[in-house]
Amino acid sequence: MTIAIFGAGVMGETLLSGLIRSGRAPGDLVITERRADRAAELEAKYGISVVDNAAAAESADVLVLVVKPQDMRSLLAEIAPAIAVGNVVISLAAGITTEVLEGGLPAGTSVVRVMPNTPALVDQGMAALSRGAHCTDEHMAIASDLLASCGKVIEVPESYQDAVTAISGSGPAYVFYVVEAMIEAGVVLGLPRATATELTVQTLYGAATMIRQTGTHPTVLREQVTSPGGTTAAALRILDDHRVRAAFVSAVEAAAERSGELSRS
Ligand SMILES: NC(=O)C1=CN([C@@H]2O[C@H](COP(=O)(O)OP(=O)(O)OC[C@H]3O[C@@H](n4cnc5c(N)ncnc54)[C@H](OP(=O)(O)O)[C@@H]3O)[C@@H](O)[C@H]2O)C=CC1
Ligand SMILES: O=C(O)[C@@H]1CCC=N1
Repeated sequence: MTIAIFGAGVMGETLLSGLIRSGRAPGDLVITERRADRAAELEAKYGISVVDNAAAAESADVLVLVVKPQDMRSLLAEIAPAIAVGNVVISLAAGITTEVLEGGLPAGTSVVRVMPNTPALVDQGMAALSRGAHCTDEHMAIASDLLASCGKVIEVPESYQDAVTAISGSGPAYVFYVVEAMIEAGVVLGLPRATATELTVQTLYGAATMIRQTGTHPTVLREQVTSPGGTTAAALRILDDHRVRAAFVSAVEAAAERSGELSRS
C-alpha cells in the first residue's frame, strides 16, 4: 500500500516521521514538496521519494492531504483526475468538511476528515477521525492505523470537529503558552532561566501523568495542592481575579468559530 502525503510542512513532516518510526517502509511512502532545497532535505533525512502532486496522486492508494485549509481546493482540483476506485483520501486540514472534500473529488470517493496535533512528533498525538459519506469500515481502519502510528485515535461525529480542533488541535499551543508564562514568572522571581524551565517542564509532565494515571478529577487534584491559607490559594485567587478560566473558554470558542469559518473560505 503506497501512502502519499501532500504538503511537507509542520504536520506533514510530523506524520511522515511517525509512519517511519512505526516501521513503515520508506519505499511505501512519498511526500510532495514544491521547494527543491526542502525536497532534498526530506529525501536525505527520511530516505523517501519527494515527488510532485500529480505523480504522488498517480502512485498512491492512500492520499493524505496536509496543506493549509486555504490551499485545499486547488490541491483537490490537481489530484482529482488521478483518484481511482479503492483510493482513500484523508484530510488533516482544520475546518475543511467531508462535504467540501467530496465535492472536489470524483463522485463516490472515500474520504476521512482528521484533526491531529503536533505531539504526534513524540508519539503522543491525539487524532479525531470522522468518516465521509462513502467511507467504508476498511478505509476507516486504514486511516485509524496511520494516525495510531504516532498517538491516540478516536472516531467522532463530524459535527464535533470544530470543537475538537479548538481543544486538541490547537490545545498544545495553549499549554506551551502557559509554560512560557511560568518560565517568565520564574525568571522574574530571580531563578536562572534553565532552572525555571526545568521546574516548569517537569511540573507539567508530572501533572499530566498524574491526571492520566490516577484517573482522579482535575478539581480534586487541584484541591490536594491547595493548602488552606497557603501559597497555591494565594496564586489561584489572582488567576480568578483575572478571569483566566473565562478567558480559556472564550479562547477555545474563538478557535472553534475560526474552524467553522475555514470551510467557507
Ligand atoms: N500545525 C498544527 O499544529 C496542525 C495543523 N493541522 C492542519 O495541517 C495542515 C497543515 O498545517 P501546517 O503543517 O501547520 O502548515 P504548513 O504551512 O507548515 O504546511 C503546509 C505545507 O503545504 C505546502 N503546500 C501548500 N500548497 C500545496 C500544494 N498545492 N501542493 C503541495 N504542497 C502544498 C506548503 O508549501 P509552501 O510553504 O511552499 O506553501 C507547506 O509546506 C493545515 O490544514 C492545518 O489546519 C491540523 C492539526 C494541527
Ligand atoms: O492553527 C491552526 O489553524 C491549526 C489547526 C489546529 C492547530 N493548528
